Amino acid sequence: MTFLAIDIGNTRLKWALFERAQPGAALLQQGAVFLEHIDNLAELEWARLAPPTQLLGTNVAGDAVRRRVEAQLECWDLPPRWVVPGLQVAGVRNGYDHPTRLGADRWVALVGARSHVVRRGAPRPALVVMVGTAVTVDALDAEGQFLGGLILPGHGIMLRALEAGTAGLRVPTGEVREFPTNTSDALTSGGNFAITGAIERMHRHLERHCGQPPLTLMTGGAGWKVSPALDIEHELIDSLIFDGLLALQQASDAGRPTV
Ligand SMILES: Nc1ncnc2c1ncn2[C@@H]1O[C@H](COP(=O)(O)OP(=O)(O)O)[C@@H](O)[C@H]1O
Ligand SMILES: CC(C)(COP(=O)(O)O)[C@@H](O)C(=O)NCCC(=O)O
Ligand SMILES: [K+]
Repeated sequence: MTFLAIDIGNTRLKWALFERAQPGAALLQQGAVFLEHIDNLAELEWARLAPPTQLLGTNVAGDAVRRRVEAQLECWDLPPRWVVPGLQVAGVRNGYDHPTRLGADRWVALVGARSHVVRRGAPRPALVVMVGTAVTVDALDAEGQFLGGLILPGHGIMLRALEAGTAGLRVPTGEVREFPTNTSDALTSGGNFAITGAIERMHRHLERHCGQPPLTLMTGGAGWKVSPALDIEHELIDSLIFDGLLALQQASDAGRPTV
């Protein structure tokens, strides 16, 4: 009963094969490919996998990308299932004005974060930070209510926007410094502090709202770049979306509809 979890972002597709669809299940294999290369998945990365028996994915990269991935999945007799954010699932309630318009990756990461909170004992709020193509900072209260969150450009998008919009900013990546004294360091530090500043701000909002500091969990391909500069106690959990997909699949197997 293996379970294939797929997370399609705007830059890369990440996948992980688990022994079963249960939080904490053994990870058998995983991989990540840039979207340019997804048309070779069946031929390359997935060619060596034993056919999975269950599949659940998130996609925020649009319908054309989804169809390309579905074409690759035809190598197995496995109908694709994609998460659509709903009103409530696996202990999380969706506070978005239009619940289905919330990014599926954000919804699933919230479910993953909630499962971490619950597993650790006393209920507490959670701040869920994803550093991918874009950065999202989402607030979950101690009861599992999604209060809302921020979307901001990721570091690459910030730099490209500055390059495109100015005459004099075409410089290689620099270092993060408190008082940058050259253009490269100024750009790198500006982007980094824009992101960490937003996280710290949202952390403050959530602590004030709930009267308790949140468990702060960070994930995403560029999380390791942001983590060292974040002055808040937090944990990097690369698998947060997969943890959410495992919890959702388990809920679905138990007869609680999720997609
Ligand atoms: N191997 C890598 N080395 C350095 N940075 C990476 C690597 N992979 C991803 N990144 C960074 O992570 C970002 C993409 O992360 P990812 O979580 O895959 O995004 P998305 O979910 O939006 O596709 C890239 O913009 C890049 O900054
Ligand atoms: C905010 C996002 C672009 C993040 O995408 P990513 O960085 O993971 O590629 C994605 O979650 C999305 O398209 N969301 C839909 C809009 C929303 O959440 O309000
Ligand atoms: K993502």
